[in-house]
Amino acid sequence: MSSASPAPSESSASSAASASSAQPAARTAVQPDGTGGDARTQVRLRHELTADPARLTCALLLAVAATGGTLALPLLVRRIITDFSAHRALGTDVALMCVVAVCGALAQAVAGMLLARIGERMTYRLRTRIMEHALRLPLPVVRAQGTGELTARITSDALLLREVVDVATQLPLAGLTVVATLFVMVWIDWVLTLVTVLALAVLSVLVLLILRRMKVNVGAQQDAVGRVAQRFTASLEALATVKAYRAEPVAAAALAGDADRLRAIALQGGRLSTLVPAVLTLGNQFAMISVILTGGARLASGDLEVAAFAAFLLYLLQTVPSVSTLATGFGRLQGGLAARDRCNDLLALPLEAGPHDADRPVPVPVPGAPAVEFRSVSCTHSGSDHPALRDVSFTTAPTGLTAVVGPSGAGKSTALALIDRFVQPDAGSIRVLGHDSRVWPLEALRARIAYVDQAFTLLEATARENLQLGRTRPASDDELAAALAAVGLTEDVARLPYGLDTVLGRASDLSGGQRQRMALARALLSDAGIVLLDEPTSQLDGLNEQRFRAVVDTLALTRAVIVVAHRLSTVQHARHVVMMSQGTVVDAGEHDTLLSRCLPYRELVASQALPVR
Ligand SMILES: Nc1ncnc2c1ncn2[C@@H]1O[C@H](COP(=O)(O)OP(=O)(O)OP(=O)(O)O)[C@@H](O)[C@H]1O
Repeated sequence: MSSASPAPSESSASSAASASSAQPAARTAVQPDGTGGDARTQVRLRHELTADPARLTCALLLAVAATGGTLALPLLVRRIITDFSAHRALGTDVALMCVVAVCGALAQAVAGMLLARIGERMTYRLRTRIMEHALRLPLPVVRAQGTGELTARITSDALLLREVVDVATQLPLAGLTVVATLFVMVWIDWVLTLVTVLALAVLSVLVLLILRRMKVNVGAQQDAVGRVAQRFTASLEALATVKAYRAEPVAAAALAGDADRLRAIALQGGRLSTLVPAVLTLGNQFAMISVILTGGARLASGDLEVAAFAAFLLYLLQTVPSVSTLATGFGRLQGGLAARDRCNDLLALPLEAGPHDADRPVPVPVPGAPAVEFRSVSCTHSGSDHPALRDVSFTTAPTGLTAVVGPSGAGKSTALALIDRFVQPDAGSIRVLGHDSRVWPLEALRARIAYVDQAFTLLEATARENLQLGRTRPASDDELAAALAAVGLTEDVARLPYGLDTVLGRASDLSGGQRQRMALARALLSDAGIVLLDEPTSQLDGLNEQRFRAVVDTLALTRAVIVVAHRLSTVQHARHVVMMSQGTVVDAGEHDTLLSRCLPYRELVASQALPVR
């Protein structure tokens, strides 16, 4: 068989393809061929927070103004006490105090609204980036991650990350408040300030020790949330089977096990987080007792005035919420950082197509070249210890019907998945329209191929949108009607509540056979020159199977149609039959030729009670 390397005449992209084909074969089978994990795709909190600098600056300035107002209040109290003792008028002092209090509250409210907007925009950007990245991951990677796990990144992880916005602005302000308060306290009485600082230092060390453990715990909690979401999603997807086998208790017990593990981890986290306010209260009480004892002694010795002591106590009371904000804020920040790490783990997974894949030149199909050609292809699915395909070679004509047949597990679906580059070969090459499939930019390759999978998947979208998936230009109503008529779906679609504009899935779902025919109509409407059909007749009745044959024959007049079929009656008229078994091609040729020379094919035909001669 010829080499896996593309011909020298092919574009520079081919050298990249050759390079990738030269990689060690072991686990490259279903590894992505794109690059990923680009530092630019990672969530960088500072970058995210400063994405709207004008709004952030406004919010910070307003928050600083609100903090300034709070800081000024005890000084005004001191002035009122002094004026009160001196029997001076208090009108101006009280008015000033009211103005400072109202302006401070207003500034705080507006700053909060601006921060909410910044936070929600950041979460929106993050969610859309994660969802788009997940959609562009290689299929085997998505399967390995699990849909529930991936969903948890845009739900609970995104919410934890959202908190970082509030915290990231609260922390510097709380720090500023504490430092500024300490400066004023030093100005009032440095001895009392020293006592306060010593108490706060002991408190900080204890809180930091707790926070370090909290970050680890939040990471573990998010992983556990992901596992519960994953198992729950999988159970709901298999709900009919679960119900049919009365497996609700088994499924519920497994879910309860996961939920219990989550509970245990969350309980540890809960204990750690309740320790923080307890330590804070204790520390503040020690600071207060020390200050009152020292202040009392200094009052008695005449080193401190009553008004100054009252102001000092007010400042001390004011530092309590700021210190508390610092401690709980650092706790929430740990949660946000753990969520960021989980999001970055996902964003680091390499995409199917590299960043410059779309910039590569699109090859021009070679006139007369086979639509698809397998050259000594081997492929092992990730997680499997045996190859699904071994040294497979076959060719399909530019137009006409090719049937891929063989017993279950022979590797037929894997062969189709390789053509669409859902998985990568360990060795060998697949050529599409005369070029190594890796030379094609992924989008351009898939635009040439219509694929009907075994599940006849429909998106949760209208029937019209489902039919037009992958089309470069919208289909006219006449084209849609013709495609529906060809697969015998005209009346079924007319019966839907809103006809073609009915959203499929959920309430308005279709039967298995109807879905199958919708998927076939979609292939019919596509602009693709190669049509891959995986088990397209498994749920069709006799009449619809006949219709299917007619549709496929029409398609095969102008396109290359490759059909994986168990029911040989639907493909025995194929111009070309590829007989596979245990990951290899046993024989290939016309139906009659194979009948005469290929025993496994004869046995397959005989097993379906079809005439062998
Ligand atoms: N996602 C996967 N992960 C691991 N192994 C897989 C995966 N998909 C298929 N395989 C294995 O690869 C081999 C070929 O499977 P494939 O689905 O290609 O066979 P098939 O001929 O299409 O079978 P069937 O007619 O039953 O659909 C089988 O041994 C199967 O267990």
